[in-house]
Amino acid sequence: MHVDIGNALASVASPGVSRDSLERLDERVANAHERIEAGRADDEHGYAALNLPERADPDEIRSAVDPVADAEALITIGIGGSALGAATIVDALENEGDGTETVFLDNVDPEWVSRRLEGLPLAETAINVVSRSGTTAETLANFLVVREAFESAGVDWTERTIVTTGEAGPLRDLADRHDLPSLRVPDGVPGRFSALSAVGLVAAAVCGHDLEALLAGAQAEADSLSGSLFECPAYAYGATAYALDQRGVGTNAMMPYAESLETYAEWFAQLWAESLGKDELGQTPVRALGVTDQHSQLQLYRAGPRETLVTFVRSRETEDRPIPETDVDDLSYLGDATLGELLEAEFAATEASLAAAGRPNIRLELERVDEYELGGLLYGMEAACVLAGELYEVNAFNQPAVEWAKKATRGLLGGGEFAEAEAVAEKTELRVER
Ligand SMILES: O=P(O)(O)OC[C@H]1O[C@](O)(CO)[C@@H](O)[C@@H]1O
Repeated sequence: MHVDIGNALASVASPGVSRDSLERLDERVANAHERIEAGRADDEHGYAALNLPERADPDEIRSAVDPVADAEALITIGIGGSALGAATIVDALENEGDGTETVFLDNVDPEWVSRRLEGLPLAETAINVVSRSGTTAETLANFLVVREAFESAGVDWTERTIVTTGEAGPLRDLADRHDLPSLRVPDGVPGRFSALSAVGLVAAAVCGHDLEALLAGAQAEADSLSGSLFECPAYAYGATAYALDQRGVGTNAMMPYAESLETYAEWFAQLWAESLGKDELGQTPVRALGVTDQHSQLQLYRAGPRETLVTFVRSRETEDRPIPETDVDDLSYLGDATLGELLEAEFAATEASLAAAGRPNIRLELERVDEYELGGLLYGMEAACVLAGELYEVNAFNQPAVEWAKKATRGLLGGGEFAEAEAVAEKTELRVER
């Protein structure tokens, strides 16, 4: 992963970060790096995530996957970090895989779930259930729905299901009861940091991806971690995003210029929001996509409040496709170009447009979108997030604020006593009916 923070410097952007302030911040980065390395050495909760490239066991994962390695379709059932890492990898590498049809059930929208299950060749479909706690309502509800669909179709779901979960809990019991292939969500690794573990790699394995290359790219990024933001791409990104937030740039629009990285932006949004949104601090991630959002969100980022960092992700190499000649007036310039050249020109123009308007932006560059580069991007953003958590002085590895709604949900469904559920039900009404 290459990082260019030039368009976030005060000489270009307002608000921007001066070189002097980054040099002063670098002392805190050095201290944070020491803290991070100590946490990794002790496999401390959260910091342990940065050891995954060395801890993950591709052979163990492939062995668990073996009974369904030839599946024509794969249903992954999980939510948050238990789905987004796998979806990011599978979607990014779609063109490199073995053609397995993939379905990710990470919502309980009944119409959507029913539609996603329709037409799947269940006898040739694998089920990948992922939940660290094993108690997440959405995941268990969707698993029960999928299991019933298999049973109704006369397909033995126990022969097609892999479970990835914690040491104990309902999913662990289910795996033990039915002797299902199962893998562990690694201890000390919060879900949003677990893409480079079985949580994200089982789906990659079923789709025929090179797990070793993913982990090698991540390890290369791990090897780049150092005590200075000027020597470490991940820390340069994390420190600059933090420094911009300290100057009022409270929004971070993650805008990859590759359709294959659209899900990656969703994964980044959970990582950044759930890790840093603590103690009334944090930077709001926005999922964006180039070139598409040049025709929507760009208006706000160039002419709205000076509060958004746009993070571009581009791939230096990509397959290309010529644009046919045209006699349509004013479009003749396209006829000599390719789609790749058009995308590259649009990226360059958008990056320059924001810089010309003094709007901070950072460029992350991959050589290409393949396993190695993707592993480096995922790891790099995780390391950037851990560093930002140190600079914000927040606990980047818990998520207490998501618990209230879970308890209220259970209360509203009669699954537990939670007084606030009534408060939710008794909110002041002001309905404006058509
Ligand atoms: O893996 P689990 O325990 O099902 O949790 C799924 C997701 O829910 C959260 O715990 C938030 O509720 C995320 O941090 C996590 O990625």
